[in-house]
Parts: sequence; C-alpha cells; structure tokens
Amino acid sequence: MRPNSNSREHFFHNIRSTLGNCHIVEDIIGEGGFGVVAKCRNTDTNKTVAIKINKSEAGILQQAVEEIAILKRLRCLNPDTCNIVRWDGFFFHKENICMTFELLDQSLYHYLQEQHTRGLTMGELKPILHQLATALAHLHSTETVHADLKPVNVMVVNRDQHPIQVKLIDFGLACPVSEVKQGACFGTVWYSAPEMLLGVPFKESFDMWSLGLIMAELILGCHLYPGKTVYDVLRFMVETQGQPPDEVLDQGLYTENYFFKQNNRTPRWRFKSPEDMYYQYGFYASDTRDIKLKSLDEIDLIKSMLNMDASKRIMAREVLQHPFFDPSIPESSSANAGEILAHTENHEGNTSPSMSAASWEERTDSHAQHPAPALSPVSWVEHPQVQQDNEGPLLFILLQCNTARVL
Ligand SMILES: Nc1ncnc2c1ncn2[C@@H]1O[C@H](COP(=O)(O)OP(=O)(O)OP(=O)(O)O)[C@@H](O)[C@H]1O
Repeated sequence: MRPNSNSREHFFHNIRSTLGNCHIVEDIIGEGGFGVVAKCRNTDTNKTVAIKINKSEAGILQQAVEEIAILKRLRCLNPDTCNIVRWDGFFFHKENICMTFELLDQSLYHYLQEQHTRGLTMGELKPILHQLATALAHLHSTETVHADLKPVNVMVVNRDQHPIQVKLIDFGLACPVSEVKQGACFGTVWYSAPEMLLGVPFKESFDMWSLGLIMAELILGCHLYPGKTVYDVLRFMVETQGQPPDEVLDQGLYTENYFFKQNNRTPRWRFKSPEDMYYQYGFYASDTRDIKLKSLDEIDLIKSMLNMDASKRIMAREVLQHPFFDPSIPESSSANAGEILAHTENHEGNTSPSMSAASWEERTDSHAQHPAPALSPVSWVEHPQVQQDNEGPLLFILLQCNTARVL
C-alpha cells in the first residue's frame, strides 16, 4: 500500500536512498517537527555533508524559505572565523526543500550530557563561550537576531579536537531586527528572554540573554531557569533577579497576564503569586516550593548578560572584551568551572567548599597576582527540580538585580 502523502512514512519513503542527483543518504542524524537532517555522501565529490530535509507542509515550507533568506543574508560571514555553520545552498527533492550544510559532530547539549554532567572545566568553558560570543557579534553585525540560541543549536565541530570548536546552527527562527514583531513568541521558553515572554519589543539583546543562560548551564551542568510554563520561568527569574523595571513592563503586551497593576504605587507592577494565578486562571504553578538561598556573591559576566532590562544588557562584542577572557588568567584548569565558582554551605550550614581548602586558597592567591577575575565565588540557590530528580542539593547561581555590580 502506498503511504499517505502527508504521513511520516511517506516522508521517509521519499528520502530513503538518494536525494537529488548525487546524494546518498547514509544516516538520519536529527529529526524534529520540520523534517530530518540526514548525513549524506555526495557521489560527485565524495564529501559527506548534512542535509536538512524539510517536510512539504505549508508552514514548514514557509519557514524553510525564511531560513534560506537568512542564510543568504549571512553569506558575507566567513563560517570558520565567525563560528557559524557553513551553508552550501539548497535544492528540491520531490516536494521537499533540502538545505546542504557542512557535517558537524554533535550538539553541545549531547556533548554536555555525554561528558560533563557536572559542568565544564574552565579550560573548556572559555573557548566555547568566546566562540559563541564571536558568532553572535558577527550575526548581530548583520542586524540579525538568532532568537533560538540553546545548547541543541550549538554544534561541536569535532569532539576529539582540543580546544573544542563550536558553531551556531539552525537559523529557522532567525530574523532581521527590523522585522521582529512585538508579541511574537517562539523558540524554547527556558532560553527566552523576559522581553519576549512579556510581549515587549526585542532585538539582538534577546540572544545575549540566551547566551547568559547557556553560560550558567555550562558551569552548572543543568538549566538555570527550567519551568513548564511561561509563568514558571518568569517566576524563577523574578525570584532570583527581581522583576523588570516598570518602564519595561509598561511596554509588554502580556504584562497583565503575570503582573498586577498597582495604581499610585512604586513599583507600578506586582508579580502575581502562584495563588493569584490559581484564583485568576485556575492555573497551577508547576512547583510552588521556595528556592532557598545558600550564599550570595556575584558573577559579572553572567549577570551582565542576564539583565532583566534588555537595554542594559551587555552586547556580544563587549563580551569578547570582558576580563573573563583575559589571557593572563590560566585557561587549562582541570577543575570543574562550577567548583571553582562554588564555595557553598552544606545542609547543616557548615562551610563545605566544593574544592579542597588548599585548592581554594591557591585560587585565591592567584587572584592576587592576576587582574581581578570576572568570576568570583558565586551566589547559589538550591533548585527544587534537581532535588526532585534526587540528584542532591545542586546549587544555582543567584543573580539578584539589586546586588548586580556595574561593569
Ligand atoms: N550541520 C549539521 N551537522 C550535523 N548535525 C546537524 C547539522 N545541522 C543539524 N544537525 C542535527 O539536526 C538537528 C536538527 O537540526 P536543526 O536544529 O537545524 O533543525 P530544527 O528545525 O531547528 O529542529 P528543531 O525542531 O529541533 O528545532 C540538530 O539538533 C542536530 O542534532
């Protein structure tokens, strides 16, 4: 029986062996709502490439056309020095649009999962972060927002290479800054900046928020702001960083969904509690437990990316100038970045540094000899989700706005 022309079977039937005139499908390496990414061998050149094969549904075709327009816009950028995936054009296979890219190794998400459940070493973190800031600096120089920056959209070029090289992929939601529509909500809620969640106009600084969250995740080995709904994610943000300024909230198309307007009071807006949400919308917050503060300090670079006010957020090219990347601070530490940052208390309240006292002192001494590092002992909070997962009291960075240090 012939598979229905809209079915998954039909789609896979169409791409089973060859694509276009000269691509042999060797493997399916990615699959999503859009279609699949296949590892293919070009029989003319004998080169192996990644081909993104989009389903032929109307909405997906439209998104593919828009992605191609963005990829064309980015052709002025050198994919190797700008840390952006190389795009070799597109072709049609039956009714499917196929885009050809250089073949990359594995996503940063999988790299983290496979190797570093407890976060990366400082030696690995720095080059990855520098390369992502480089990619964004170039992308933003073309007045384009990626709008879907997250570890699955960052690919490791070759996991055996040292230092690791990464590239930005997936421009399916990217758009010219001038075409950003206020109120548009897309991408992944965990990595979405507050301005998008609140329906405030957004621009390149949106990506900087996502980069801040990626940096925190690379250090911690888990998400900073997980949550099942927009409200949950906003609640994590507000609880740890305070709420965005009134001037930002005033512009949000969706502000009133999550905040009460208070007449003649400062601030003008008050974040709704889980109980407010329940009484108003019959809505259950996914987790109503408090986040417990463990200790407090600061991380300049993360804080400057995670500024609730997008207009005050650091830009990608400024990230590259940040003292965090000062070459006089050793890069090849084998210590876990989270451990270097953490100096925490255990449940009984005893001080229990994640590094030994000796290594902590060593680190502190080296601070005296080098310019002040951007990353000093961190502020941490216990995260309930991690506790639910029985992984013990993992620690989260506290980013309270009122303690943020101006760079
Ligand atoms: N150039 C590449 N080399 C190797 N694998 C790739 C490449 N591009 C994409 N992939 C794999 O295919 C997956 C999906 O690709 P991509 O993110 O471009 O599609 P998408 O439409 O955004 O998918 P999703 O629906 O997950 O957002 C990636 O997460 C990655 O694992």
